Amino acid sequence: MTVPPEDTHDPSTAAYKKARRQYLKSTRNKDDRIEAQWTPFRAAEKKYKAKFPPPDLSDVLDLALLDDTRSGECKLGGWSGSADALVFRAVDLEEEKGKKVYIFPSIPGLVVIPSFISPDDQRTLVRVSLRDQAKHPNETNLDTHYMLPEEGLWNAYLKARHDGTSEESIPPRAATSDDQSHYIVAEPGPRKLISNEAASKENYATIAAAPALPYAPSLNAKPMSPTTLVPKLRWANIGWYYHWGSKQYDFTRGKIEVNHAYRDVCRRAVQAVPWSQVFSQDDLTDWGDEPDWTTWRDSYGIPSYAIVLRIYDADLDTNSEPDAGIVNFYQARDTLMAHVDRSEVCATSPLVSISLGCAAVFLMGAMSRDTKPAALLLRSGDIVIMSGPHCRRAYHGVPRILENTLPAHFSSVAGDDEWIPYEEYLGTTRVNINVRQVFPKGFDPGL
Ligand SMILES: O=C(O)CCC(=O)C(=O)O
Ligand SMILES: [Fe+2]
Repeated sequence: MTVPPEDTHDPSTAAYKKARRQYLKSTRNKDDRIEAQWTPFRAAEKKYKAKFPPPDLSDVLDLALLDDTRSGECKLGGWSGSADALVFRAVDLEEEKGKKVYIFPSIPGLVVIPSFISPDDQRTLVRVSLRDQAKHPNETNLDTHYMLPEEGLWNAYLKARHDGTSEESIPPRAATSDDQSHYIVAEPGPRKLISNEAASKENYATIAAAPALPYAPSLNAKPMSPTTLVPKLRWANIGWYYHWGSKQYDFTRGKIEVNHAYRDVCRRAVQAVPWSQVFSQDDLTDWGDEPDWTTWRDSYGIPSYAIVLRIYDADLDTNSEPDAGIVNFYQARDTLMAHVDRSEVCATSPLVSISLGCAAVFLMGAMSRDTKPAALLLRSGDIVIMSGPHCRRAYHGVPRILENTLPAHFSSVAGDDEWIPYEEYLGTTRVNINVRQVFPKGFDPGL
């Protein structure tokens, strides 16, 4: 497993000197005219991505600084932001006393609930993500190129660790050059962000009927051990199958139920937000047929069968079901470029994003890259909700995973040897569980 990178904040360390040498070499022929053309979003990405000098985070809102119980976390790796980098309003959570939800007047629909998930639940979500989610029938980035074992990559890795025997190689998919014409040829590495048309009720039928070529298996992939492949895991699909090549959902492959651990956290978070403080009755523009935020508290995440059987106390005919998403596994140098999640027909329902493991800088912009994005420091256990017509279709991205920021509650859990591989993996990893709803409440996709 990868060793955590050394801290580059301290000029006396070898890591600092090496980063400085690399920086001077790479900027020798720098062309300022290129920088002048960057959009404000691109400029922010470049700023936070920089390895040397380590970026100044004084413009990054770090809500953990407002919580005394997190002071240890805020020192990790020498990374801490600022408690007043953005104008916000703090409101008490409806269900969970003592916790606060943060709302931003400049970004309607963005909601942050710091430290919403308990350390125990954080560990459970990490286990579920590696052990259960990153495996068949859910697609991962590695499935294109490798015949992953039925038990899943992580479980094969754990077995090899436990048995101490030499690991069985995972074979590449047998590909021939002839195959390449039947596929989209993908570069290995992080997911590619292709611009697509925003889905809507009106164009849903056309988009759903469009053929989608699968990605081509690499011709160069060599057999690899689970230990070598685990750090190359980048994403695992949740729910409806999503086709990354065309940036469309492929409904013909059926729907896989969203893991209950994910659904429960998302539902708890959406129910805890005082939505009438986030949206006002006066601002009903761009909501489509009706502003549905008034119904989220009662209807979000209630399983359909509970409504059919009328075993839920609210008077509901339909629910808002979180039914799709992705688990992102970021290694220390990974980034997620500015993008808009616009493949969901429902453009308002809460998208719930859960941060686990190492901390990250998250950029939240507006409908174009020309608006300077707000920067937030997201730490393990924090929840971000993107909701409403503006926030759900706004540019956002993750330009930086902050090295050496794994909180202490992931370190050697007393008496739990089974946890050790997770702890090692998380030392250089951030896990993000990103759950959405494809169809608006009451919409019949005809599937
Ligand atoms: O990692 C994050 O915090 C955001 C991920 C994201 O935006 C996405 O998966 O679409
Ligand atoms: Fe996104």
